[in-house]
Amino acid sequence: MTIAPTIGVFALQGDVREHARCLEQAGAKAVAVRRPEELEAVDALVVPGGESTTMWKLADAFELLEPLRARIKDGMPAYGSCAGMIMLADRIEGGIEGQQTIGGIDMVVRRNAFGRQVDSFESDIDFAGMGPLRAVFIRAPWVESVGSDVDVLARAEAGDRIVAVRQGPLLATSFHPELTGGCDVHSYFVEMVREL
Ligand SMILES: NC(=O)CC[C@H](N)C(=O)O
Repeated sequence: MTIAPTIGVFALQGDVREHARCLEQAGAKAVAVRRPEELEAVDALVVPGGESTTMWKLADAFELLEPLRARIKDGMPAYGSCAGMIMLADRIEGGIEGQQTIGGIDMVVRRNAFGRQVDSFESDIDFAGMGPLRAVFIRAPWVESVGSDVDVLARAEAGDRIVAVRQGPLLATSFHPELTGGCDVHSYFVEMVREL
């Protein structure tokens, strides 16, 4: 793909603007996705940080949950950060009663695993062998376990927990690269989208 890919940001809830800024900086055209027609028009999707229970309820109410599942099943590249990571997990722990995800990545993700809001922290992590990257964790999940098709791209210093994974066209991080200035993870994702 030589022209800039159009990458949607799930925009019913979460830190949409910060992801859009990083996507544009990484050479993509960023657009907000709130309706099924908008989802149809994008090459790839970012699911931002925010609150996964609210995202699930709104996606369901706006009739976006099934279209999201269908496009992911069809191979659309997607990147989820924090709550977005939870949304891309096939299985979650610590969810509220009946909480559903979009799914796609064969992993178990534990919500709020690093503790409560006051336990949010920043740390330098090695992402995909790209060297140290400043990562901020806000009521962040961690990945409990992954299936054999999932690559682990980063672990947190604290407890050596899995905090970034990739399965084919799907990428997820426990942390928020869009909030710490650098957009290296978005560049990695845009590169993935160009290659697929
Ligand atoms: N910063 C975040 O995205 C936090 C995620 C939130 N704890 C959730 O369960 O959805």
